[in-house]
Amino acid sequence: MITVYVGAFINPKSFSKVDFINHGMVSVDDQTGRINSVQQFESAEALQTAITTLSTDHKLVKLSPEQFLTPGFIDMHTHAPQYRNLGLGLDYTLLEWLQKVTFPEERSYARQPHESPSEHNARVAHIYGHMVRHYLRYGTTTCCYFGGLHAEANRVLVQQVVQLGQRALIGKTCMDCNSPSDYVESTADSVQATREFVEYVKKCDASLEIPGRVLPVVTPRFALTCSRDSMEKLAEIAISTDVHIQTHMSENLDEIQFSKELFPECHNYASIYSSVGLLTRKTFLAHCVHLNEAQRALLSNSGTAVSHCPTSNFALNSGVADLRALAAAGIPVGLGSDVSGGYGLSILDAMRQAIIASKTLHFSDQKSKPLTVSEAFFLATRGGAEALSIDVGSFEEGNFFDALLVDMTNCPSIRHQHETLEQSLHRFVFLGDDRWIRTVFVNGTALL
Ligand SMILES: Nc1nc2[nH]cnc2c(=O)[nH]1
Ligand SMILES: [Zn+2]
Repeated sequence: MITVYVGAFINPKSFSKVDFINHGMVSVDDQTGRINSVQQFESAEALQTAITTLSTDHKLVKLSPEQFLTPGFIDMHTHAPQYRNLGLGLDYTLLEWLQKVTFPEERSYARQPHESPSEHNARVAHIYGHMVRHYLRYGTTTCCYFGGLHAEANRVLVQQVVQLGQRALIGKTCMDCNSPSDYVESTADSVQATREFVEYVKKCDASLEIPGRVLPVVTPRFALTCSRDSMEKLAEIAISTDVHIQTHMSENLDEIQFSKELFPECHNYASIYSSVGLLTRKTFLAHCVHLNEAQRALLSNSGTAVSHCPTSNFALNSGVADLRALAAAGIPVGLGSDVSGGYGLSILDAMRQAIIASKTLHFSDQKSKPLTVSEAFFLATRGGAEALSIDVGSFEEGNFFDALLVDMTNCPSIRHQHETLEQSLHRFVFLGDDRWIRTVFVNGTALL
């Protein structure tokens, strides 16, 4: 069966270009979940004529004048076992926050002495099920999750994503040094558990009706909590199994200072990861707030991408990443919520914060141009998809239909009579929340 969506849609084309299509037609093959064709018409009449030529076995979905389609949002960086900590601990800065707030919470995903395996499973499934639904409700159709250290809880996360239909990249977090004695593992365990987790996720994905929706990610936490030996071995796993790599880099000045003490042989943070083989075309690094040109060149030359996490960078006082400098260096960039360094799941909010972050740079350097709404929208959609090399993020033939049906009926302002689609996008980005998102599609299936 082919489903044909008819009406207005917004299609990101590049960092500097978004297409606003008033009279469009997007055909989706329900079997593959992929877009068959994308057409645009000069007028409502021309669109109407095209509709009359469709064969009767097509299912037609006509959008109302208050509705438009956008690609689903892509969250390139978040932490599943920090979900319950949303909004907590944000008077701290990074290293103290990790020790006092974050590691204790992540540790609670171990099976407790009083719990049976099924009780533990049910407890974690309750939290992770809530979290995945919450992300979907806010329009995040693709989410890159850091799990925790505990294998069983990480498998539950995979099961929830499989069941609830989100597209996801999921990693088992690794840390084998400079960590609390009750939240650390041996190098051998980091490596073995990563191998097993990659295999587990690949197996779960292969059994999906449309495989390729749930992908494993090799996930060293960051250079401070991972030995050189472990990072080298994790990089080998990623190469030999052809999977993505995610980690953190250059988020906070104290973190950078500590990385210099741990790896005095390396010129800078990026060269630590480069020297252990962790910078690949499938690597994406969270934050990258404090980078110089040499580090940007290392990322760019290795094809490494960056997840920009402005909400977290403000909340933990980390600083402001120069998004434009990253993009100008040819580094693929997208957005991350970084829960719970970030206090919210919404990628709409991440867009707003990315725009505000760029304005703060502009205040101290007039030559640094603020991000536009269209650029922020690109980062949240096609930018993330390109950074992860996945077939989503825009309405193009062959892409999976991961999309949002936005309905402005609940727009809390008085709309102009002849409001343009571009103006509607601006309102959505600055005023929008979950109430504006009527339907969330992944692989052509309506999940909410
Ligand atoms: N924001 C953030 N930065 C980190 N660096 C290492 N671990 C973390 C984490 O959990 N959150
Ligand atoms: Zn993070």
